[in-house]
Amino acid sequence: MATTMHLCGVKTPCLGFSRRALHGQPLWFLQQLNFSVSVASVSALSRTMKNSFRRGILRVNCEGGKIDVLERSETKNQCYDGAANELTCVMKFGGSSVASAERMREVADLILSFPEERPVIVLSAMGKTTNKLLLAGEKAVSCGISNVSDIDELTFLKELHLRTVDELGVDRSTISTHLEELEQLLKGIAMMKELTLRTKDYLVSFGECMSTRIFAAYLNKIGVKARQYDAFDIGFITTDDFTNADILEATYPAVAKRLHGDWISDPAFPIVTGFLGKGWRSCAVTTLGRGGSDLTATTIGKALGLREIQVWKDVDGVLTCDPNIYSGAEPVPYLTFEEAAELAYFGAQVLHPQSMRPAREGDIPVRVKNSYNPNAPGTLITRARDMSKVCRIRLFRNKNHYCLENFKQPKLIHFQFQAVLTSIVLKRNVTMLDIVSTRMLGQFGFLAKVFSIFEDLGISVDVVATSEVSISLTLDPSKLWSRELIQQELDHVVEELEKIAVVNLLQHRSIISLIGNVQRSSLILEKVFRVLRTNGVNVQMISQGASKVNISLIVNDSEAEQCVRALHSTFFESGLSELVWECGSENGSVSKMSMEC
Ligand SMILES: Nc1ncnc2c1ncn2[C@@H]1O[C@H](COP(=O)(O)OP(=O)(O)O)[C@@H](O)[C@H]1O
Ligand SMILES: N[C@@H](CC(=O)OP(=O)(O)O)C(=O)O
Repeated sequence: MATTMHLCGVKTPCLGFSRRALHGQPLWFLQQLNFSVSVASVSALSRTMKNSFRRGILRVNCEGGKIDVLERSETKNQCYDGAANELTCVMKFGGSSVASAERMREVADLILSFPEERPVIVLSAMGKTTNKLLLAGEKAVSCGISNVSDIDELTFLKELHLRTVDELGVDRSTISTHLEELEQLLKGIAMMKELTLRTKDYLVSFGECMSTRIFAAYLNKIGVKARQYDAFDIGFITTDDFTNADILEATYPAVAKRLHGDWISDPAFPIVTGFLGKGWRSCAVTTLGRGGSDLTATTIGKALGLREIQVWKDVDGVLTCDPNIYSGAEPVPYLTFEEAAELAYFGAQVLHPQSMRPAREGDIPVRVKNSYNPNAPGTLITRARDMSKVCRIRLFRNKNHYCLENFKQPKLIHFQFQAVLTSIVLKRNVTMLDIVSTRMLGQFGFLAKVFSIFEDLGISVDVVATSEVSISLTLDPSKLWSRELIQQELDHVVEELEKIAVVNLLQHRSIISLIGNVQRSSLILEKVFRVLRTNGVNVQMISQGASKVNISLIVNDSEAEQCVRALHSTFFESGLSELVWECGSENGSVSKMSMEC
């Protein structure tokens, strides 16, 4: 009978599984199971399923026209039980989402397309404004005061912001003071002939200060009540580490008090500058590191205990790898906070490395969405990714076949797709140190001595592999040191280490991080080494962190992109995943099986 969904794959390995498997999509699984159904009906099946997914029910049309309803179970939206008129979520829009007047209009429409939400809106600077401001600052250092007005980047930024206010029909006075002050600041830099980290932060703050003012004015113009906030004025208290400041605990109650208080007394959508804070000692403007608006968003989410934090990007969510390395990268539907944090820390530009911390502490789901393609489901980041909830199907057993029809013994089967990997991340230009003790085996305290040197020099280490007498580790100079100091700092580190060890400094290395189910590390490593050997690449160091979601490999910079593409093809395009299923009668014994496929 054609309606039967034969689960022949239960006994025999299935071939040619689609990459959707990796993300635990029931759709994929049923397509695979349904291989006894014709190709035409498989695609009809997928369309029906896709639409049904949105409604929370999975209806399967099989060849014979019979319809079965499968129970769909996925991460449920948590129910917001705050007061009916309280702020509900954070919506953060990055530079690409607010790059022009047209994009700002689209973002406004997007926000208004969620009438049930009362969002706090966090904005980055328009487009590439931050880069342009930094470049303008560097030029100002050497161009002389009289030439500041002619700096190309300043002209560009003035035109961009004035054109945007004009096109949106808001008053130029919204930003004219900021544009004047920006030019004054650049003249000051030209006069001083120096650009300190503190001044850099003040300089780039103009980007967010202007984008939020323009957007708030536009919302008010179209009749949506909005109020602009500079983060440094509403309680974002940070360390004084200019260009890379950390948010201090005092921020949470202060921000909650201000935003909540204003909302209760006079409701208006808060439009908050991303990326910025106020140093607790200096009281000067600080920034949270490049891409820091994500962290602003999650901090607000935690401070107000909101239902969800949405970060709207220019890609369909977190992807299986950097789309600039491989354009076929696919969205990852679910991640845990831990996986997302590793991924961000190890170089995925899509999220700020620290941004998961407040969300994890507040247990607030983060949704990464595409402002250019709002209908794409995006990536949902939560505390746990319960793969067993992916697909639960009531099936009936007929000898060795399972089917949707009632033959004899009912069985409830839980299918889990234990995705082997969720994504591959590349961090370039890292420095590696091979440190070998000059003492004999059996000497204790070697590791402690090495790490105390790093502690004394205030240098943090990324990836480590050790034996009793040797350590290999990587450093990330771009994050830790100002550019001018790199070589000097490195020489100093080596000099200190050479007092106790033989040191080999290796530069231009890349860390390839494999984020996913590290419990399957044997399977992952078997595949990885096969791929790398085929590509003639030697791994120089390997490390599996305690987080259990990351395996890191060190290779030469020059080979890294080729490796990522080859690994992506193996893990995501040939459908490598592990299928685990449990079956048994509803009240009887349960047996568990698994299969690499
Ligand atoms: N694994 C990844 N998933 C998604 N995007 C990635 C990944 N790695 C790098 N990217 C890059 O990150 C960009 C989005 O991050 P970002 O530019 O900071 O967004 P926004 O400015 O909108 O906040 C994407 O356009 C993409 O080029
Ligand atoms: N404008 C800042 C902060 C930021 O978060 O930007 P974006 O969201 O566009 O990555 C930067 O460029 O770093």
